[in-house]
Amino acid sequence: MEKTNDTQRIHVDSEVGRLRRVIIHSPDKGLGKIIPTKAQDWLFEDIVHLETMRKKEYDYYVKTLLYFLDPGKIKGKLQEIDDPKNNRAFYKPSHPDYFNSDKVVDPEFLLSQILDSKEIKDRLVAAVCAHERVSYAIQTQLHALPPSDLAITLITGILPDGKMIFGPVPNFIFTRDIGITINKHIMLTRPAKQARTREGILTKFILFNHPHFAEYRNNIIEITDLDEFFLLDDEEKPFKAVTVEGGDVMTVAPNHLLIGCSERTTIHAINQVIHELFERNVVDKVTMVKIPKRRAYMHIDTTFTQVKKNMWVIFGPFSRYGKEMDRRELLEGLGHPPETIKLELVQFEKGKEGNPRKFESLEDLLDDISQKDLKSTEPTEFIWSGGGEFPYGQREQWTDSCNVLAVKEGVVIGYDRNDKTAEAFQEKGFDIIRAEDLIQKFENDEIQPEEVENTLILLPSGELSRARGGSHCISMPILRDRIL
Ligand SMILES: NC(=[NH2+])NCCC[C@H](N)C(=O)O
Repeated sequence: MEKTNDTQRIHVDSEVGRLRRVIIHSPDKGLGKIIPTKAQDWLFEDIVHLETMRKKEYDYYVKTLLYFLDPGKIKGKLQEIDDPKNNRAFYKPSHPDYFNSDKVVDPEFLLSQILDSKEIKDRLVAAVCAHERVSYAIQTQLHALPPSDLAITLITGILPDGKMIFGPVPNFIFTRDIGITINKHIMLTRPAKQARTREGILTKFILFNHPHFAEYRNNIIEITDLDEFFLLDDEEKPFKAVTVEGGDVMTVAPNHLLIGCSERTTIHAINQVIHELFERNVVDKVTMVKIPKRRAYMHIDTTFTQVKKNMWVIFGPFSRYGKEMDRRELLEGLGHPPETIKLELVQFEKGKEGNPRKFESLEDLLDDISQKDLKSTEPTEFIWSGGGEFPYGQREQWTDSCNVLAVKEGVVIGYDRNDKTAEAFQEKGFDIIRAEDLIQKFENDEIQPEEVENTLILLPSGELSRARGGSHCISMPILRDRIL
């Protein structure tokens, strides 16, 4: 496998190549301000306990990623980092003791850096204030804030004195959804939900202005509304909307992109993405995976993700296997509507757009990717959410069993509450280890990150899963080693 060199900043051509750089956002204090009546509007299932979410859950994610991507920042310092007297300074982008890695990167930190420029500050404050419809007096107050305070306020909606001036963007922790790296391009997404639109503004400013992305500016792809969309009446608008969120987009192979058509990503967006990617020669194959528009599924990455070139974790009812289970139950014969969900899987190839290829089942598509695109030498295998057993498949899909992040081929991070799915990993020969234990082993030199293989790393998830996104959703990979 070709390694990427240190000067390379952006390149992702698979879901499983060794992860080198990633954008993540630690739960900010905005999450601690959600009140029950707003939880659903802000796309959370419940209010969360911020301190638990950070200290007992998310911080383990950060430490795991640092150990794999930038060990110099963490090794030998574990005790000090987590000493209560340091009050989590290591994890706070605005603190002088912040880990400040260019491999594990927080948009809050990038934001504070670009806000050093007066011109960018003027423009971004104006954009956010217009979007949030705040008064001129507040706009002036924001201008007077130093960059790191301003970055926090633009994300959380909270001024340094504690006053809330607009709502938080609690879903900013799901950095997967803000943009997608496709080879050496980044596609900015276009959130479907009002609660996530400010994330889009902040991300756009970061990507177009931060030096980290300077060489790639011409490679940033923006998806826009249809021409004269604003002239449509309100009834027509929903049918012509252009929205796409990153959880629906997967760079599965150097030549091939998957895109979900879902609650969040529309047909018109997919049409635009295909044209744009083919015109710019970014990939030569795009496959649409159309799933039911339901909160439970939201994006395709809530129903399947990749573990190895030849291995995927998937939600049974979306598969042919699910259909076989239905048949065994004789439900169809008894007149019960099949529980299996029929997906539409349509593949477009550059130059042959008029003649798309259809796949019968999700397994067929994923097998084709594993064998043909990724040239796996082993047969394709599937790990079923909840072991494919009713009702665990459904229960664990809801808490992100199908949503794992590969730090390298065969080493994935998942949530600890999905017991039956973990058993299914074990049956496929995986080691299961709690993130906390693995980090301690790294710290004690009992094992090195490079030696970890075929492992499911379990992240504590009681609070995180209330936000309905897993370790795949809380990551935006920008650099992976090449897969072929
Ligand atoms: N890539 C993902 N599946 N992201 C999950 C996002 C969850 C978030 N609460 C939302 O509803 O928007």
